[in-house]
Amino acid sequence: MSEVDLSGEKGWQPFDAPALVGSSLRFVSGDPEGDRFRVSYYRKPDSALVARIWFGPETEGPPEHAHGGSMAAVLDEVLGLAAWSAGYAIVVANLNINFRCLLPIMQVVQVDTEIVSVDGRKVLVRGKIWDGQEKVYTEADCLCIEIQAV
Ligand SMILES: CCCCCCCCCCCCCC(=O)SCCNC(=O)CCNC(=O)[C@H](O)C(C)(C)COP(=O)(O)OP(=O)(O)OC[C@H]1O[C@@H](n2cnc3c(N)ncnc32)[C@H](O)[C@@H]1OP(=O)(O)O
Repeated sequence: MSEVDLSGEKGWQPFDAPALVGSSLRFVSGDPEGDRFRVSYYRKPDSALVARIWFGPETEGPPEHAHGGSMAAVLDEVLGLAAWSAGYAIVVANLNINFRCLLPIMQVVQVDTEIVSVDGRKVLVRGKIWDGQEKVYTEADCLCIEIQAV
């Protein structure tokens, strides 16, 4: 497979997810040379977690486009990780996704995240998969619940 450029923008700091949550987090981001997903995580200057993600050939659903479940898996990991990176030890309780446009595979896209609210143990994270310019493929609200960290 040709080289995939997952580099971030100026001012983004690389973010080491396994250093925070451990090496169990492999389903989406665990195979950096693989044909499914390739992922790099960063923090923006405002500390929001952001990901650059390549959807490889093994994420295909509709011909030449990403399977909805592949986008759901990405959002589950990235939005859950956004809560962890903000200091909340959580699991995802509810993930509400709107698929807006078919996402072509074999290209790098961006996942932006935002902590919208914190209410007791409930942390609401919002995110989107988009091209980083204007085209939004998928949007999601992710309700995370704080647990005892294991
Ligand atoms: C284990 C972690 C290891 C670390 C791994 C690092 C990974 C990092 C990356 C992460 C990426 C990977 C991420 C993953 O893939 S995590 C894996 C996918 N997620 C799961 O498998 C979670 C399974 N569910 C549970 O374990 C329990 O149901 C939890 C813990 C979530 C809540 O059960 P618990 O008995 O503890 O709490 P509670 O029931 O009293 O609820 C508490 C409050 O929350 C509200 N509520 C609950 N559910 C919902 C709902 N669906 N919609 C709306 N509201 C909901 C509820 O009304 C209440 O509100 P209030 O009445 O107080 O107002």
